[in-house]
Amino acid sequence: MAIFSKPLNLNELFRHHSSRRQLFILFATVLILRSRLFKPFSTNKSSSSASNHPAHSQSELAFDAVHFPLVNASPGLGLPFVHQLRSLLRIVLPSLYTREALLLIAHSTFLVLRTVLSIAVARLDGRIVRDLVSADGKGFLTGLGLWFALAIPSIYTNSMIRHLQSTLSLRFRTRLTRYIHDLYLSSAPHLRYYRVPLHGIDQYITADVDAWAESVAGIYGNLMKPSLDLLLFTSQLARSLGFRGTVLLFINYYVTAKILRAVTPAFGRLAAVEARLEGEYRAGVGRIGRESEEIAFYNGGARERDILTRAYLRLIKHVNSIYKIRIAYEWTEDFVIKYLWSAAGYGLIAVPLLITRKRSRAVSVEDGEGKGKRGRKQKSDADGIVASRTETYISNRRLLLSLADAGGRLMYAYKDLQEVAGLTGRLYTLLSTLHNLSPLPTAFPGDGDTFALKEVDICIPGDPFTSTDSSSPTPSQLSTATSNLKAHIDPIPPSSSKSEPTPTTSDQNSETLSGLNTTTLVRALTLTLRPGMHLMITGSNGVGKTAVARVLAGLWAPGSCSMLRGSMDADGSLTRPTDGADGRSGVFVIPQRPYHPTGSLLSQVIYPHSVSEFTASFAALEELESLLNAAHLGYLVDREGGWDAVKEWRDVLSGGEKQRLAMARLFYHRPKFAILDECTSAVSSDVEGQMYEHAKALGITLITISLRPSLTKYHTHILTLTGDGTGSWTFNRIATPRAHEGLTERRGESGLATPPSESELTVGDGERELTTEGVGAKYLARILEEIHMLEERIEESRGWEKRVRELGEKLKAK
Ligand SMILES: Nc1ncnc2c1ncn2[C@@H]1O[C@H](COP(=O)(O)OP(=O)(O)OP(=O)(O)O)[C@@H](O)[C@H]1O
Repeated sequence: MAIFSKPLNLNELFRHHSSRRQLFILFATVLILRSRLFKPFSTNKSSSSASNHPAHSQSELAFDAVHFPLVNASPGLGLPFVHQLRSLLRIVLPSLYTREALLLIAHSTFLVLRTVLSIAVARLDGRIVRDLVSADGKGFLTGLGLWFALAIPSIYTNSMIRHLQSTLSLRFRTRLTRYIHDLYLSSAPHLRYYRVPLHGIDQYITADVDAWAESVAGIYGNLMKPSLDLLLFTSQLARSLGFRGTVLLFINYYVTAKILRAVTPAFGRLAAVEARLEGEYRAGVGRIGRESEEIAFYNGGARERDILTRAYLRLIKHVNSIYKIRIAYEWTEDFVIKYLWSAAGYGLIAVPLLITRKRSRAVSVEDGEGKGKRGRKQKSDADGIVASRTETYISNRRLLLSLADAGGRLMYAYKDLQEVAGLTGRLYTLLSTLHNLSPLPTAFPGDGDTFALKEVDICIPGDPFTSTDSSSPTPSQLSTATSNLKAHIDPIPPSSSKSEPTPTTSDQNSETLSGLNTTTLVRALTLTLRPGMHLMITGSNGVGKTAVARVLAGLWAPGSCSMLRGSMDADGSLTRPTDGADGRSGVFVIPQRPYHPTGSLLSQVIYPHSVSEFTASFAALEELESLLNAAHLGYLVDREGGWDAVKEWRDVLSGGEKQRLAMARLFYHRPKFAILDECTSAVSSDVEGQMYEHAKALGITLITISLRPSLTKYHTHILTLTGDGTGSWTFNRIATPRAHEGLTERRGESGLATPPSESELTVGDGERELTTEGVGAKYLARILEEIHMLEERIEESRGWEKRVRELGEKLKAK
């Protein structure tokens, strides 16, 4: 019965009290995890309403900018990486009182538990074999029972580690995505989504954020678990191996790390390049989806396939090369970790065993064989020694195998860490670029109802990020760009002289300052528009009409070129109308290309309002129907199956319908001023006219960009961009229909155009009077045409005079 005399119990198994404490922690953690605390995400109603509100205020974002200076976002491991990772971690792990922190603590607890359980399993393994060798049946059965008892927390721990890691990754992704959404789509004055100079931004925001969150959540476990394993397994092994063995073990670690470090490729850089190429390919596919009809009209499928295939092959070539590099690395890694470590392990276990065996043999030889009674006892002691050695061997072997596994995982973690560095570099570039875009100068509100430009230059903002590498701007480019962009808004001392030298050639119209190329399209534009002063902007193609609209709408900085030249008058400024207390927006722009958001027919008309905003505004659908009628689209609701119909509106509507829908959108918003950028070019003239009249009847002041002379009659003023390369312009009042009639009558009487009266030449609020140079180009053309016609008539009359003289002479002669 001696075999049952030493039952194996948990106290014996976990020699330290701390082990029991770990078990207690395990069960406590299980209870905590079953609570609502670690539910991945609440899917209740509040989450949908929360999505309407930014998670970060503008001031919070502005404050965060200090953590994202423009530094070299190198994809390698080093101090910059630590700084960049810390900046990103601040976003995903803002404080210790967050669910993410709790998840991390739980994750860490389970990681520790797994190591503790692994040690327990190794010890138990040794004991089971020992009991087997020493024929201890009870001990063996107890060992088996414990084996199954340990299996339960072990498998639970494993699955919890995976679950917590995925939950953590999802939470990191959500935090970072919401942060980027708030920053990228922040409202004016930054307009980051419009001005960010990064290519393939969709790749950054979607795939890169996802990959980063997954890698960072994984790297914690991948680094912490094997490190912990190494630490605990080594300490356990050190007991059996003694001092010499432990030193040898550390030498083994050192040599291995040296070898692997030498053969590890730059995985970080490779991952960053892969993400960029993936982005380029993705952008190509997206472009074809967006522009499919245009491509189909041109029958450009083959060409697009060529472009897309090239992008794909570039990506695949790179991925393939990574695979090849990996093969060589993995060979070395496998050999070192699996075989070298195991061999070293065997050696380390064998040394103490062999030494002890030699010693015990020597002792037995000395003792001799004829010592009678003690012989049996010695035999039983020898059995005990064998059993004990077996136990030590099995436990150590298991620990060593786990150690080799931990070492392997640590090496993989090093590779993962490099990939995290690559992704961190990309995301840091995105965030620092977004944070360091200088805000557009804010326009003066004035009296809230006036547009006033004073000595404003309209310039094409230079693209400081143009690079042969289409991935992302380099930090130096970003730094230059930022300082240049800052120069746009830095106050510049007022110039003593108001007069600006007028360049005579278009070359002089291009300026380069600190690498920032700008082209001035319009110089010193000065005009004032009050409600009811409907302005038409005209001029030949590419002259800068839309550029003026961009400045008026606040998309481009006004007067930037003047400021760069340092000759901006302190008063040189833009005053824009503000949103009214009645909810009317100050300015609403209808661009050349119709835009259709995803959603129902209703959301097409009310954009950018949401359906909930529409419902909250107490507006009725009948009102919307009348707006559609005014845009000659009354039939649309029935045709498309009601207001809730969701379609790909870009494809469903005709070109003219899209433009009329945009006008219905304008009628719905009823802004104080509307900038219409050739937005009715596909609409018939009669419907176009009726829509213009309706807009005016709604109290909307029109600023129309158009080349259609027929639209002139709906406006009171005309701004003509001459397009002679000097940036000159003319601004004058358009004769009223009555004046037109008078003009026609006077033309009929005299055959000459009547020059504009003094009052006709007075523009805006009368601040500036037009000189002869300021007379509209159209009027000049008319004068020239009439001069030409009269010269022809004079020439003709000379011929008639000559003929009369000839006839008179003939008459006299007879
Ligand atoms: N974002 C930009 N980057 C660089 N150049 C630009 C940019 N936007 C406009 N331009 C250039 O500025 C000039 C004026 O463009 P704009 O769109 O204002 O012309 P437009 O007068 O409206 O022409 P159109 O009648 O053809 O619409 C053009 O030469 C154009 O190439």
